Amino acid sequence: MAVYTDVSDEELSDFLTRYDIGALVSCKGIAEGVENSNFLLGTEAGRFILTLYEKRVDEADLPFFLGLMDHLAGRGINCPEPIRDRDGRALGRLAGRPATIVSFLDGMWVKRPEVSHCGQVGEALARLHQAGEGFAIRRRNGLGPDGWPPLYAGSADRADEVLAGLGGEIETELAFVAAHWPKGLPDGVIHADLFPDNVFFLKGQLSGLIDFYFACNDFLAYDLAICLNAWCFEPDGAFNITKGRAMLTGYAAGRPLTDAEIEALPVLCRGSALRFLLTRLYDWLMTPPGALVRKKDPLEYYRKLRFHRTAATATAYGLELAGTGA
Ligand SMILES: Nc1ncnc2c1ncn2[C@@H]1O[C@H](COP(=O)(O)OP(=O)(O)OP(=O)(O)O)[C@@H](O)[C@H]1O
Ligand SMILES: N[C@@H](CCO)C(=O)O
Repeated sequence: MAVYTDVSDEELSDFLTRYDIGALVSCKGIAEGVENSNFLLGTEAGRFILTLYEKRVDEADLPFFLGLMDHLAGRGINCPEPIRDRDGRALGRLAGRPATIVSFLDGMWVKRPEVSHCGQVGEALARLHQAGEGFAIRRRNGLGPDGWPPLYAGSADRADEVLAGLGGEIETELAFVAAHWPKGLPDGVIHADLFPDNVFFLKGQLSGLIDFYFACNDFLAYDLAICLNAWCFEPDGAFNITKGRAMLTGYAAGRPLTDAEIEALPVLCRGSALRFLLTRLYDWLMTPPGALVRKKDPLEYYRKLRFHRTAATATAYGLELAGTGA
């Protein structure tokens, strides 16, 4: 459960006096999420989300994340909007942690995404990429290819505890992506974690995007690869090409993919599967027993990685390549 920091009613009521959102009516810790402490606030003005940033979020990155949500909301993306206090500040301090209040979004995330959800996520991702243009602050992707070897170093000597031979497989994969990672693809602001639990739907229609705390500047098609991984595999581990096609078609309708992006899709998918394998592996091995965090299965991403190794071209993901008749 993701409430790491307790906040007393007194502290919270006092904090709220700095904002124009009325007095506190209710406050409930939100169990979902793993990175930060989140609370659903009820005030005289309605519902809001209070986030206390825990230590995995670098405070220096907060102006990027909060500024980005402002920028995207101003360009029609339905994402949380930081609420400013009377002095115009979106970032405050509560219970010893950096804290923000953002607008509440209606909707629910889907546990079993269907083809139509995948298509809508593709469309929304293209809109997000376009809306991100012109955002002035930059943030490098610390969880990009340069970050993977040091991340792996933190769990290398224990990887085989999770699966015999896993360490060797990861090393082979790190060498592969280092040698084949594309250069010069269109880049911009990416969400970098647009998993089903970060996308809300209302009556089957995509209604909002949340959790911008991995957002950064990177290849736009890498974000699409992250979504193919997160949305288009079945619980039995099989890639669902119909979902992949829906997502890619939805995306390309908003922002056509370049030939170089299409060619790079298999390696981008491989790299993004490796990224989530590595962060999950680290958390799996390093989270102390009894911690409140629910650990995610690293091997789910190892299995996805193995699928991507068999993908020779983007047709494996459902993209119809011009001139191939595929
Ligand atoms: N603006 C919002 N409107 C409505 N609900 C929200 C909003 N922001 C967060 N939530 C709720 O809080 C939960 C956790 O939020 P979030 O995903 O941002 O947390 P996190 O700790 O960064 O988690 P993780 O990185 O693991 O996804 C969400 O699943 C959702 O239920
Ligand atoms: N989406 C990530 C968790 C971090 O938000 C995962 O599934 O590994």
